[in-house]
Amino acid sequence: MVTPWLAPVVWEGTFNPNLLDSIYKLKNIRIAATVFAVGKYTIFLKNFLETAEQHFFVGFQVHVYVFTDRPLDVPQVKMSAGRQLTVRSVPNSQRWQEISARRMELIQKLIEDNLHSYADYIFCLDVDSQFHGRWGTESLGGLVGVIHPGYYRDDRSRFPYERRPESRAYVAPGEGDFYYCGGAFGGTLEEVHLLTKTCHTNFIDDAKEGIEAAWQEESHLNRYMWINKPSKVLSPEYLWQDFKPRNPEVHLVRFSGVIKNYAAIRPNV
Ligand SMILES: CC(=O)N[C@H]1[C@@H](OP(=O)(O)OP(=O)(O)OC[C@H]2O[C@@H](n3ccc(=O)[nH]c3=O)[C@H](O)[C@@H]2O)O[C@H](CO)[C@H](O)[C@@H]1O
Ligand SMILES: [Mn+2]
Repeated sequence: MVTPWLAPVVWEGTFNPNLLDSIYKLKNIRIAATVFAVGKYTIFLKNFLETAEQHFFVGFQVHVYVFTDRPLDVPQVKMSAGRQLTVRSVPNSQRWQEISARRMELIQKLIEDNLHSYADYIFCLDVDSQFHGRWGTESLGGLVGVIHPGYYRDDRSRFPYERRPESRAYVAPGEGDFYYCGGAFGGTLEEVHLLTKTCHTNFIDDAKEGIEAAWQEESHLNRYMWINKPSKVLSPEYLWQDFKPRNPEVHLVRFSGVIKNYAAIRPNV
């Protein structure tokens, strides 16, 4: 399955994992993953990190970057050889929208701080989630988006894009390819640097004019990926939601958002 611009759409059964792994083993690739756990969201880290050990790029060099305001709450999770974790301190915030959106700026800075010495590819993931199945070399590409599980069966007119033309995240009626997740995206350092920098700048410029896009950085990411088509698109297998029963076309849930009580864990409602 491919998009109209000939990017693969990755579903179970469309690739040979062993063949792909053998190709990328020769290249000695290094993968970075970012995950933010600010305020009470540190409770999600243990399960996220433990399941990543079981399913995320097993057998490859992986460097997980945890961004948190509570470094003492980062659990000790045993990591296999070739895998490591770095904790980066970030300030807290009283608004979840700001915590979520600020990720773009902090990922941009991480890449600028010489990440090239440590990684070739990067994936940026929500912490309130867990791995259930393989997420590996089949997901690699220049710019990689994940189709949101809540909208993949819908017509684009139903996608929750930002619809106010004043916003830099605006997507006009009739435009847009997929509705992509804010909770998982990635690609090469160069592509993700450009994405995060653009989304961050547009978010700030919107804020100066008193406008916040409907789904914060997710809206900006969707605008970005409409203009700059991803070179690989991951199916909703790569970010399902635990509260949703598995649809028949989804043979394998690889990664999913856990069920959470928003009121209990977010700083604001
Ligand atoms: C599955 C998916 O695509 N989820 C997106 C969605 O809602 P979600 O409901 O999944 O958002 P969320 O509450 O998980 O927040 C996004 C992420 O921000 C971090 N965080 C948030 C609040 C907080 O107090 N502390 C903290 O660390 C944490 O890494 C979390 O995973 O919409 C958000 C934008 O509004 C983001 O685009 C999310 O990625
Ligand atoms: Mn989430």
